[in-house]
Amino acid sequence: MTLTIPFSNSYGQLPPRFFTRQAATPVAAPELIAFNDALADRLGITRGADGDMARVFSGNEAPPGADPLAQVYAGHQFGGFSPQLGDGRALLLGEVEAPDGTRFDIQLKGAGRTPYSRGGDGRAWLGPVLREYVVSEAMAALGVPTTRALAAVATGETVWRETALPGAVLTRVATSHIRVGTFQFFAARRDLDALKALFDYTCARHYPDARTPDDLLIAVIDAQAALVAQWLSLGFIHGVMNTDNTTLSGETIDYGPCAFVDDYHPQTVFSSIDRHGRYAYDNQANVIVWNMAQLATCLVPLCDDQEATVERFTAAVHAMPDKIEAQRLARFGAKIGLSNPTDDDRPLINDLLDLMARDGADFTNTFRALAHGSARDQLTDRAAYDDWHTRWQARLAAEPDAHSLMLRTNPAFIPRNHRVEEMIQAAVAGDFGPVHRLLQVLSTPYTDQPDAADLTRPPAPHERVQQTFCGT
Ligand SMILES: Nc1ncnc2c1ncn2[C@@H]1O[C@H](COP(=O)(O)OP(=O)(O)OP(=O)(O)O)[C@@H](O)[C@H]1O
Ligand SMILES: [Mg+2]
Repeated sequence: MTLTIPFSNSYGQLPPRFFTRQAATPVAAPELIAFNDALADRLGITRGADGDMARVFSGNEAPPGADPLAQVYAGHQFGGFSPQLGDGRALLLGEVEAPDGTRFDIQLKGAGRTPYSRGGDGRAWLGPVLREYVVSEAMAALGVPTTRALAAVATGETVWRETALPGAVLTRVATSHIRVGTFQFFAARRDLDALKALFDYTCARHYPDARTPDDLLIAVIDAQAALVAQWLSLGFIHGVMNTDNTTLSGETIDYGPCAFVDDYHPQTVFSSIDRHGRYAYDNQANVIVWNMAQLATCLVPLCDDQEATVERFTAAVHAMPDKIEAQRLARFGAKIGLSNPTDDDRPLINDLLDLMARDGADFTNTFRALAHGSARDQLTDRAAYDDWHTRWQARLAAEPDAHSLMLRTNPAFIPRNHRVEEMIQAAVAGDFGPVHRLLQVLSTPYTDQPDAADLTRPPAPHERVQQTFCGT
């Protein structure tokens, strides 16, 4: 069987200033680490021999129909605007139309330098490639909109990140790689023709019912409000919510310094470069609103009456916090077994979170234990828990399906940071067993798996990952 990817490319038909055609830089000794058969099936891709796949997914061989290109974009990074970014180490190999009609980008991340590399080497090392592979696949299994991972290949080359590290390439799949920063690139240049082309392309690809910039803005705001509420409900911290890492599709993208909260504290920050906590757990709802304001700004020139447009867009952005809050209420309500939570249920949810924060309770295990009737064991302030439990039980009397709802919304398994770090260390030493085990267990995160009980254990003090950002 030979690897076949049924390419059907569209981004390359956009005006030339949207991208630079660019071949991948070959690597010394590509070796396949992982290939996602379930995702390949979904995309209509046929698996080939490992050696063929290693050559294609390292960039050493362009498969028939590929049209490799680096996409240009701009972006606010930690609040400061960079007018010129773009794929500095990624290449869009091409797109496929899946059997169900959905269009997907197939992208190589770490495939060598491009005109947008600035000072960078165009490469990725094994650690972040495996982190992105495992965490993005875990997010998909948890039900979160996200880019996916199709393959990981070791390059046989060394990458320098303060020290010598093994290189790798990730093959990423996304419904598109259009970012808020893609709109910002053209808006900053007052390139109205390009903005219009990008607007049309984005609507056609993601929101076929959208007719006007208002429609698109509201559709993206809704998708991002739902996404961020879902992150919050799982204790997920993205870590680098720059506007170039915020998609128009509403998929999670860029798993650089991301992590899941262990002991719950709303101000948790993981990235060592996030010195002021801009992207802390509980600031993510604020940041996404700010990012949507940047998108709104880009869309204004597409409308006629600019003053009236600014007023409408401002209203749309101002409506976003309530949308996030409504989604958050639905998500957290379900986590405590409420099928239709109302404003009256907010104190019940928030009091539990406050108690968990005071107690430093493990976020994932405490919620899972609610479903199993053992949450009391997760907390040290038992008296406070007992008070809460009494109120909760009274409310649950009206919820016959609470148990199954909680089992469906409170995962037993998340990719815990210390396990991800442990997996990376093993892989660097040549043992890929933990990668495959994590992928296997995390593919059904809502199912108790007694054989994998070790993966539910919170980190011991010496295992805690303080900084997950060590150069990607
Ligand atoms: N090693 C590198 N070489 C060249 N460019 C890089 C490198 N690392 C990051 N960049 C570029 O720096 C910018 C910001 O990096 P960031 O970490 O947000 O993205 P990334 O993780 O490379 O990619 P993505 O957002 O596509 O997941 C992007 O334009 C990215 O392409
Ligand atoms: Mg990025």
